[in-house]
Amino acid sequence: MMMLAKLLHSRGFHITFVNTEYNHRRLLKSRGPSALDGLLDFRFETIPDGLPPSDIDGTQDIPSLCESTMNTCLVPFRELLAGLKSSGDVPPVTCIVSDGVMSFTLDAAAEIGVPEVLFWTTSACGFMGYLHYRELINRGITPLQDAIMLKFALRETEKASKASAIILNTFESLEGPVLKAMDRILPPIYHVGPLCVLSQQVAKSLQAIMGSNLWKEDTSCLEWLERRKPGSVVYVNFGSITVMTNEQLVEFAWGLADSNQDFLWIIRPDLVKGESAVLPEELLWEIEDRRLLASWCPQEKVLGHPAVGGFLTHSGWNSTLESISGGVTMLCWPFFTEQHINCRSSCAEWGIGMEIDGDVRREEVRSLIAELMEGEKGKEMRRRAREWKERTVDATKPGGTSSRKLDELVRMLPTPAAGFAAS
Ligand SMILES: O=c1ccn([C@@H]2O[C@H](COP(=O)(O)OP(=O)(O)O[C@H]3O[C@H](CO)[C@@H](O)[C@H](O)[C@H]3O)[C@@H](O)[C@H]2O)c(=O)[nH]1
Repeated sequence: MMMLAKLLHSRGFHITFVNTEYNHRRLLKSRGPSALDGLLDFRFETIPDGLPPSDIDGTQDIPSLCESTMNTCLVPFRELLAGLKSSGDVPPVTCIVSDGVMSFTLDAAAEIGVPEVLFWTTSACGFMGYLHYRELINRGITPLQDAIMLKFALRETEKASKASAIILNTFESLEGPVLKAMDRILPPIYHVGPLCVLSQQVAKSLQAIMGSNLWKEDTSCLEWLERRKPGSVVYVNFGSITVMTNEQLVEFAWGLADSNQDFLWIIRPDLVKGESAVLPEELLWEIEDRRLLASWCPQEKVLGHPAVGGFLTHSGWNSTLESISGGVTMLCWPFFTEQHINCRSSCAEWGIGMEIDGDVRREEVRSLIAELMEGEKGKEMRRRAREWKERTVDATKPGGTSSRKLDELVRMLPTPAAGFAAS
């Protein structure tokens, strides 16, 4: 969302970026107290998420957060818009660009009479999956294990048809058939991905400020990578929400240790469910020279580093796209949401991934890493990954499919001269 906001800013829009109070505090903690001072024409505002106050430095409980934003956020968002209107020191709001899972903003946009564009940050195929939940229920094949999330996904996706347009972080040659199928059932789709590549069009000075890492980045891993041979390091990161048991963590650790490859492993403070991650002492000794452990890193830079030869990932969409953009092959261990779909696409459609069983075992981790880094299949996957990387460049260069879509989006939005986008 931050990358998209910066792209719109560089096309002349005044931006008001709306965070939840909780995330705003965490951004200030991880990036420093002046990190969100913004610019005169790129400002930050906050609304409460409706959950009880907490100063825990970790990801909130997702079902509780979804229910809370769905039921409580419209009122403070409406008040925020009214406050902006009366403040007089910002241009009038001419468009709302909102996260797809914040569909309460559609009601606010309708009330003040401006268009709203929804940005679904999932893969196109994952979003298409959500759009079919109703059909699964109708056919009686939904197990209904988590009624809150099912209700949430249904409501948010069904409201998507009320938006003026939908933005997706994908590109035509990657997900063409799904995008085509969506054209028939949804408002106009603007596929402007990978945003991590397209946003390189933004001025370097703006790229460098106002980041969105919720934990403090440890940049020493880049120096560590500098001392490693090209393509020799396995990079391990499960994104910002995935949790696992300590037994699973230990299986991954022994699998990595037994693979004899160097590895960089990001272990978030809240990665292990309800406890701290504990790795056996003897294992830590065994791998001492070959590993770097950290709690958060500048992932895009890591995936762009020549030393990285493979990525063990949870198949979150941003991680998948960043891996594709870096030309890096993947071992996929999907956890929830549309990650299973992304994993399937990486493995079966794009030929750049291999899946690890949900019930992870050290032997499988070891043998898949060996195949990925040294086997024939790994070699073929690297060839495909190089091709996909080139396609990300094609899509985002001037005249490329994603660049053209961004141009069209900017033309469709109310004029930048008086424009103002809130996300
Ligand atoms: O040490 C780290 C770890 C992650 N990241 C960044 O954090 C983002 C993680 O995003 P993603 O890979 O999409 O994972 P999640 O945070 O788990 O994403 C959630 O949201 C995605 C859509 O936006 C969905 O695809 C996922 O299923 C859902 O879990 C990426 O941009 C990473 O570069 C870092 O910068 N440093």
